[in-house]
Amino acid sequence: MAFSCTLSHPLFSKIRCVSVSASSRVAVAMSNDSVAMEEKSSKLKIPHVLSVAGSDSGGGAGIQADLKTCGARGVYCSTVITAVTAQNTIGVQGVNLVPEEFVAEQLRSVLSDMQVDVVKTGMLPSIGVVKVFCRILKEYKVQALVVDPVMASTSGDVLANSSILAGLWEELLPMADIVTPNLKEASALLGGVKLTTVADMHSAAKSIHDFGPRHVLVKGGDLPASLDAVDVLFDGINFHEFRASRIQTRNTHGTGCTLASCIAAELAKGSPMLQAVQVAKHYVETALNYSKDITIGSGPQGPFDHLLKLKHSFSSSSRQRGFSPDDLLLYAVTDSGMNKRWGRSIPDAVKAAIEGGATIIQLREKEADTREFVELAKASLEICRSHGVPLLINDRVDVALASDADGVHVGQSDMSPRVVRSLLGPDKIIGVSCKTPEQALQAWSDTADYIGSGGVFPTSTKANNKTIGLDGLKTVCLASKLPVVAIGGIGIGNAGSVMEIGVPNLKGVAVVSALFDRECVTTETRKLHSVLTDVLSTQASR
Ligand SMILES: Nc1ncnc2c1ncn2[C@@H]1O[C@H](COP(=O)(O)OP(=O)(O)OP(=O)(O)O)[C@@H](O)[C@H]1O
Ligand SMILES: Cc1ncc(CO)c(N)n1
Ligand SMILES: [Mg+2]
Repeated sequence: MAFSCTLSHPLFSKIRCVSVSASSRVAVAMSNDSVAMEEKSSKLKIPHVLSVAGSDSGGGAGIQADLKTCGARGVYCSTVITAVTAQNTIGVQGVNLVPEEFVAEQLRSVLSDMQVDVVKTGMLPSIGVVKVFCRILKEYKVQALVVDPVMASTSGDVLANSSILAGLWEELLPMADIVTPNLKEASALLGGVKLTTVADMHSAAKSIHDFGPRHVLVKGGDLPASLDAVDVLFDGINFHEFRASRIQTRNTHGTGCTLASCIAAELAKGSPMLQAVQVAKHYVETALNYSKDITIGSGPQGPFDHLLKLKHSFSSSSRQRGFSPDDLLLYAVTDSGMNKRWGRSIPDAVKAAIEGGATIIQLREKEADTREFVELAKASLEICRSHGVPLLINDRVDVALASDADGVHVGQSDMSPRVVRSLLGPDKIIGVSCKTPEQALQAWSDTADYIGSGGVFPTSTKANNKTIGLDGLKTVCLASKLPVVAIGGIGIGNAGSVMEIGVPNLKGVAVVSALFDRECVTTETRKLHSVLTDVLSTQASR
């Protein structure tokens, strides 16, 4: 017996039904015992999101965005397909609805068998699907429900008819822990009210909250003439604004789906709502920033790469694992003059620092000629690789490329980090020296991985270096979207005071003479390492 349905609503000119005949369906019988055994035997519970959404053939939104986002956030994602769309960077060419009965069957297949923590809805294309979804969800216990009230694609094409609004109001929104309308969707939910300012977003969030969702997040990706990308969250009592710099890019297709599925992923991992939204906002911003130069499709609205940052941290060409901000804890910067004075080679100095607990090494050789610098880098890299410690080269991108070092650290007058990124690729580590908040934001925009900020205290290691002090360091850290390592005149006596300025993204200290202008590098490094780890454990116990 074949299912088929016709939709007369004029909005559905492109929408056709997909027919699912009983014979074409392959019944997959799985004995409950084997499933039960499988679940009992496995101890590891992975956070689980069920995405109930439409398929986006272009791969940038809908189900595809949800799967990639959950993957990027380390969460398992199962799927219920509500529609299959033919769409690309130009728009939506066609939509085939999955019959309500088959949406119900997919829902039961997943919810009856798997421990779903959070359900996220995207495209629910008809009032019938909304009703089926609400009825079945009530039969199962999940932690949270995230509703992204998809009504139109970024290209403006309709993905759900206006009758769905009634379904949202009456049935779905009262069940939602959070609903995430964009400006058009918020306006539609409120009968077409104009929303053009942040203040309008506040009142819209409050009005939509009256329909019953516990939280409302009105997304401002399309806020006209706004320098920032602002979202407004209302929890029934307080408003919270989430601001990100507006990334100048055509690659914003699927940002809303991604934000909602990232919120669902963070909730599934146990985060409270406010933190989940914060993490999701940062994830979208980071993914957009990393993707702004990619080109997929010829239309006005391109997709972005949800996994670019992830690829960067699981590179095969350099170290076993990618960069982690924790690598910045004890950052040893070599100095050939000092090491010559103490009669040790650079590789010896590198080995001694690593044995003392250095977590990252930077070769800073202003005098060495290129051939010598490449040889030093290769010898040092062998030592670093054997200990799993990243090796960065100061300024010299050519030496980093020739030696396959793990990355480069550049100053404000060196090659732009964005050009360095284009030469080294997404797998390598790029650090930038920054004295001001503006420089810190620019470094993030240029896809750097961390910033070095200082000089914190006066230092003889670097001539004419303006010191910024602990206050200046704190100002830069608070503005930075990247992890920070402090540098300049830091040693055993003041490293504790640096780490205790109380900013979470200050991840460590970079030192030169405190290690290398001393008789025993390993001993000095050990002493500094214990100062730093004592500070970290005290902070962790607070
Ligand atoms: N150019 C941009 N730069 C930074 N953040 C952006 C940009 N565009 C959108 N965002 C952010 O992306 C998230 C999604 O908002 P948006 O208004 O794009 O949702 P949407 O229209 O539902 O997206 P889509 O329908 O394409 O999935 C919000 O956090 C928003 O602030
Ligand atoms: C299938 C699907 N869901 C959601 C969106 C929102 O952009 C889209 N474009 N396509
Ligand atoms: Mg959307």
